[in-house]
Amino acid sequence: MEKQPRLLASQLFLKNSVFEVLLNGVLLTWKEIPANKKVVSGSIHHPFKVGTSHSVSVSEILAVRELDVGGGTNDDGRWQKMPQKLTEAYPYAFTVSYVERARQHRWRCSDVTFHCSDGALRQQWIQTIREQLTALTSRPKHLLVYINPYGGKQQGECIYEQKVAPLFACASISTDVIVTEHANHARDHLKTEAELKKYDGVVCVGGDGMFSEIVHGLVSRTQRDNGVDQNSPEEKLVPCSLRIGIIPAGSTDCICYATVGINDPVTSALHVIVGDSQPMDVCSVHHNNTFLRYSISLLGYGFYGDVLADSERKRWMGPARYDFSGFKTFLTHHHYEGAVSFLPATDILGTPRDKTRCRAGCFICQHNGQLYSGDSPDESKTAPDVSDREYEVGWGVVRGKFLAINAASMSCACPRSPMGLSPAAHLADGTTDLILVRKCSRFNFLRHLLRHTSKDDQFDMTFVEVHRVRRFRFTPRHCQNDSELDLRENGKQLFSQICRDHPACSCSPAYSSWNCDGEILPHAAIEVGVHCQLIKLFARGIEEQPLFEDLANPPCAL
Ligand SMILES: Nc1ncnc2c1ncn2[C@@H]1O[C@H](COP(=O)(O)OP(=O)(O)OP(=O)(O)O)[C@@H](O)[C@H]1O
Ligand SMILES: CCCCCCCCCCCCC/C=C/[C@@H](O)[C@H](CO)NC(=O)CCCCC
Ligand SMILES: [Ca+2]
Repeated sequence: MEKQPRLLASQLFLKNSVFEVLLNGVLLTWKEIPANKKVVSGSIHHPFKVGTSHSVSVSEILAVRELDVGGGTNDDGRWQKMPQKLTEAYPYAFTVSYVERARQHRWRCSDVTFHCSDGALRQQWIQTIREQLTALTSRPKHLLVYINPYGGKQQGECIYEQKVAPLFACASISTDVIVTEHANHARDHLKTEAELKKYDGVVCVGGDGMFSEIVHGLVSRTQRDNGVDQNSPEEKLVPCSLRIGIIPAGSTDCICYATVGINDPVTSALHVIVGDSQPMDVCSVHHNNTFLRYSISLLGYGFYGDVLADSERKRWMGPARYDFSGFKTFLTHHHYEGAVSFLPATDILGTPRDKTRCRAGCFICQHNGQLYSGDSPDESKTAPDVSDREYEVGWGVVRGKFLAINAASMSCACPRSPMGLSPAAHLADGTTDLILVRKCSRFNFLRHLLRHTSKDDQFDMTFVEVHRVRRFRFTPRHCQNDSELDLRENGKQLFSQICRDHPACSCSPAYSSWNCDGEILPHAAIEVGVHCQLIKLFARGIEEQPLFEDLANPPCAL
């Protein structure tokens, strides 16, 4: 039989007032007792003064600790200044650390200290709160942490030591920390060496590229342990059991931003501590039956591929490299020819033009997740060869000249674009939004780009179309033979050939490259499938904002 949570109610002192403090297994509530009703005296109160009430969900309590009133410090060694009168009359105190919501989805750690005159009563409170915290089985106890010291503004180690490690310590989470020494260090360690059984989760300190390393390490390890061949595009992949936490310290931080609502290290650390869980879709990318990479946020050919290719040469600029290369790529205005075939997700809830957004506890993700969790991403239909099976049942084909071909498996919201590339995309619905931007004037393309920074609909333009799909395939026009096409070699050769043939023309190169979550793919011809809810993050999705933000955690009038 399940143990009933213990109910505890006492009158305790807090900041010179008496509070009725209640713990019921779900909530910890403290409510000021109006002075005329107090059974204990100690402070001056107007009898009709309105008291305040606070509630904290037990699931959002980080820790409780004894406060050594006499010594003036708590067991963290932090100095506590208390009124002498209170110290003398109520020498037994304990501090509860809990999550408090601040502006723009930020979470902060707050402390509240209660005082009482009885040591046994204090022990009872501490013990009961600890029991209730121990009963929260989704909380991690032991974490493996990878820090990229070179991500973003190169602040990874400092952010972890100063902002995150103290919070993990406060919540009694133990960690094994690895500061990476080279690119793919974390991926390869996870793939082959890490003793994963020891941990309840993996945390990365860095940007989207670092997160991608963790995903590749964990997904590959899970497939290998389960005998699944990643090279087969039709294979159903086995979901990873360990959750991943992201402490943002990168340049774009779009995964963190779109799953938490802000790129803030303290907020992310608190989501890890409370043991949140957010499933996420992962796209597998193949070329000619060979596995290339996984993508969680953006797969972009044309504009975003070119921005990335250019910006990689300017890493020394830090996050500003994307603005510089973005502007330069916009001016070059290259378009690329090819054919996109795709399998629309027809049986699901939601469309890319919806006004509703994927938020914490998203019903659409739950519904579509159940629909897709049992079957393989291909739905037993293989991708048609666009050259001769154009009208394959269920598949659509679009040919033409494109400025950009983007697949957003989630909104891709980030500080640059708070609504994202596809504002109505879902984190865990088993689909990706395929956005095709056809060749148009620079002016129109600029209008389209600018709409990513406002609430205007970037898809409401004649040269843009968007499809919610389960699979897609891209074949560049100049690709004679998919298996032969290697961008690094053939693409460059072909481009230089075209430009030699037409020296005065401002023609576009034959190939762009795919930007796969910030990594360049070596092939232009790719096949993509969405794997519904393959991984889980220590996050809960973006919480709905309260109507009036200032009242996010209001003191209720009694
Ligand atoms: N010790 C290291 N030395 C060099 N490169 C590293 C090291 N550790 C990780 N990396 C690589 O650095 C790349 C960039 O890291 P990261 O994603 O953390 O920052 P970013 O690129 O600035 O941010 P974003 O990906 O959000 O744009 C990653 O692809 C990762 O593989
Ligand atoms: C003239 C004003 C134009 C404003 C246009 C703003 C549009 C911004 C959309 C941003 C979409 C970001 C998608 C995220 C991609 C990440 O997986 C990847 C790795 O971090 N970042 C980039 O490729 C970095 C890509 C940076 C692109 C600018
Ligand atoms: Ca999705």
